[in-house]
Amino acid sequence: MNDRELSCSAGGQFMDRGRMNQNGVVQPLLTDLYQITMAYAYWKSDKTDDTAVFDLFFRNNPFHGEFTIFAGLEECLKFLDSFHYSQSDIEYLKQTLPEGIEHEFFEYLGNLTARDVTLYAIDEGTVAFPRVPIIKIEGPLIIVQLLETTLLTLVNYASLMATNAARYRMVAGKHVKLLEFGLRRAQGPDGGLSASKYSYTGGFDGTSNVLAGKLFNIPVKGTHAHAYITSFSSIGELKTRLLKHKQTGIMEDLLEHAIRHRAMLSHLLDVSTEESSEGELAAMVSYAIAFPDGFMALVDTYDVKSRETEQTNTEPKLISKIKTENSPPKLKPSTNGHQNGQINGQINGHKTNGHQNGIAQNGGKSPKDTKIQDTKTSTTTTTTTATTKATLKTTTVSNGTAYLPKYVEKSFRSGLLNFSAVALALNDLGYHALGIRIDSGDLAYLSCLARESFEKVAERFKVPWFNKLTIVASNDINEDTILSLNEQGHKIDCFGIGTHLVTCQRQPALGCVYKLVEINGQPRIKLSQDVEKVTMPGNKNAYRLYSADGHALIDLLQKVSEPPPAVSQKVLCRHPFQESKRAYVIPSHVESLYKVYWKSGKICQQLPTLEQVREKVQISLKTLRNDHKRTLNPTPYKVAVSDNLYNFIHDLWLQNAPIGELS
Ligand SMILES: Nc1ncnc2c1ncn2[C@@H]1O[C@H](COP(=O)(O)OP(=O)(O)OP(=O)(O)O)[C@@H](O)[C@H]1O
Ligand SMILES: O=P(O)(O)OC[C@H]1O[C@H](OP(=O)(O)OP(=O)(O)O)[C@H](O)[C@@H]1O
Ligand SMILES: O=C(O)c1cccnc1
Ligand SMILES: [Mg+2]
Repeated sequence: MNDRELSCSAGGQFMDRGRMNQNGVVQPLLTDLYQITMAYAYWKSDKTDDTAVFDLFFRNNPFHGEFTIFAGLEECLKFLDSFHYSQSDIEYLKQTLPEGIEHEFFEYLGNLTARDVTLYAIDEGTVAFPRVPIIKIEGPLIIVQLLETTLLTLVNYASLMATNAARYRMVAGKHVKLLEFGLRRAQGPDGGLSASKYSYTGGFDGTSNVLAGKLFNIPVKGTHAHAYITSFSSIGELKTRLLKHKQTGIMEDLLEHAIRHRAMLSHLLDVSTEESSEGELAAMVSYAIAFPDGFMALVDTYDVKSRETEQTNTEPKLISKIKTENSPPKLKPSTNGHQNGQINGQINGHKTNGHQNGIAQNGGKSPKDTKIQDTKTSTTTTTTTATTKATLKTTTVSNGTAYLPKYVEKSFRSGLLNFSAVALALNDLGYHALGIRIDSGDLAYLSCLARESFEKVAERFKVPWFNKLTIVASNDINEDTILSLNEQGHKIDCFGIGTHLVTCQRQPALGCVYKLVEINGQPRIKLSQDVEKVTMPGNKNAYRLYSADGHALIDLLQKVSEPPPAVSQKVLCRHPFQESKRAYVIPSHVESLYKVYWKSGKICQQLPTLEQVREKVQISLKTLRNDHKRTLNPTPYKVAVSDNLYNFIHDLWLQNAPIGELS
């Protein structure tokens, strides 16, 4: 696919660098109150000169996976760069903090900056693992404490989102386009913007979020909504039918071309012109006139249905269902999953080609949907649990091809007929359509049906480019849906994904924490009954050891005082808490994971562009063995400590663990 792949796309040439510098909501007061009350108590107890080291890390990988993509670093650095309480912040704190706070504390706060802080981090876009700090931050205790919540909020969702997106990319494969469509469903405006940005980092190709496009220079893409189709009910509503021929410049009647082609296509696509909607045709013609070089149409608006599924022997009685933007809330999907008992939201005022519009499907009855063996036709009807939201009924014939009840096929053919007619009309005038979007029904089956139809049209009308039309699918898609579609076989070129992606429905938070590990050169350990929650004390360095085939073998934490592991030299790697779990590793390559990103009030590394971080994600993922990346029961990646650090942790643990008394 090229730049024309979706109807509307724009570059980021309008990016406002000034405003890009810092998301306005990210400021020192974007924190928990307790950070500021602690700061006062530290200040009161004369801890202003104490120096601390904090580790920012997560304990578990999200989405039942065994890897996480680290994202959000650039925003953390921008936050440090601008860290300063304004006069109005100080005024607000004076009113808000408990009475009796000494005036000098506010003066102290008013002069604070992050100049004396040093921040080490692994590169943004790198795969990261539990317990290995992704950020290590040293500096005056009060300041590094004050940074906690904001740094966590900048890293947690960003990394979760980038990881989620990277997982979608992995299951979709590298040739399928992935578009983020989630703004409307995101956790508020800032959640929506972050989702667009970090889903791009994780491997999506673009977003429908226009502001994200402008701010982050992300490709903006989109099709159109059902409202556009349903806003037309007859061809009489077309204000103009004329379009300039691309080469000759002569105005021609696009509708006339479309109607002529529709009559010819009707037989080829096995759908009568009476079965397709005139309003839909009018809408498509008008859209094509608006975007002759970017015609991409939604083809599932009108569901033309038989009264029952094709298992009934009665002649199909056609009932069309109009999908509207403001339909009443769906009834909870029945196990059958297909519109049973749904009453359409727009019953009145829409007449198309003699269809009866908006009548309840199946009279509200739910066909039996457990496994049915039809001995006569040797078909098996199964219920596929497609997503958390819904189940979908498909029928499998003996040759293994899935097909849907006739009504769905008919409905879809109506959209396909109108689309193909308009696309051929455009072709007459020198333009190439882009493709279709399917937003309901069995996406595997319907995409195959669409591709097959396009191939027929390509051959019959000698338009080879019809074979290459883009098929976009949307509708509550998640990682499992894509896996399932892959198993079934489909012809989808592009997924538009919203809700599941941006809300990270499968795991809504990453759980990064920020723990004090050293103060004034003294290690600190936080003990817990839960061994998972015991912190790794002291100032540490992290290394990634690689095998000869280039795969990452293990991450190793050491005390900063230890020499780094060396290539081809045996290093003892120990499980941090289980004494018997240890292994010698002879690395072929050693990567020191931390770089100093912020020191003496300055960002110390050339920051990569979003594009470069996006590339880094894919490069970093390639270093992981496939068994760590697979969706089902992935192998945990090993995180170890050096022998020295192991002994240090366990000595400190014993020193700090109270000795009980039995009586
Ligand atoms: N072939 C398939 N395999 C697995 N899941 C699928 C397949 N096709 C679609 N799905 C998923 O099944 C669900 C179908 O949703 P739903 O029951 O709401 O049907 P629908 O077609 O959207 O109905 P409606 O038109 O009434 O909204 C969606 O989550 C979709 O992503
Ligand atoms: O399904 P998602 O992954 O969240 O992707 C975004 C959805 O947003 C639009 O739906 P719309 O807001 O029109 O609602 P509807 O399709 O549920 O009716 C679009 O048609 C997609 O289906
Ligand atoms: O452009 C689209 O097709 C789109 C955008 C947002 C949500 N759903 C679809
Ligand atoms: Mg939808």
